[in-house]
Amino acid sequence: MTTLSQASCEACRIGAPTVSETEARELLTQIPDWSLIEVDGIQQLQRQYKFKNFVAAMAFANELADIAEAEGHHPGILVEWGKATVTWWSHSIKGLHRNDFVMAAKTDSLLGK
Ligand SMILES: C[C@H](O)[C@H](O)[C@H]1CNC2=NC(N)=NC(=O)C2=N1
Repeated sequence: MTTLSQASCEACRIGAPTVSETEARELLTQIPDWSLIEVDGIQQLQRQYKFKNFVAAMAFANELADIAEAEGHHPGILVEWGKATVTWWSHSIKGLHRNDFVMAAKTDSLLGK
């Protein structure tokens, strides 16, 4: 089985289906540190990472920006002193696509966890 973190994002156009509840639960088992949240009726994946200071959190955010650009899929990132909160969802379909799970796994891989 290809691990999520090694997969690439596939084209996700307006009208593509969001992942089913069953599929979301199955994919979540591969990224157990992420939470499924709902914001304004939109399902999202969220995880908070801890760092030693603001600069380290910013460096992580910049590395994440690079992989987001490479994949053409972009997260919400909130950088604060000693932490970064990352949120993934697919704007084009107002919900979760498999791409979001792939990107969450890649985000974990940045830190080797
Ligand atoms: C034109 C461009 O590829 C799209 O707007 C991309 C950019 N990055 C994106 N990122 C996310 N998270 N969702 C999207 O729907 C999305 N769309």
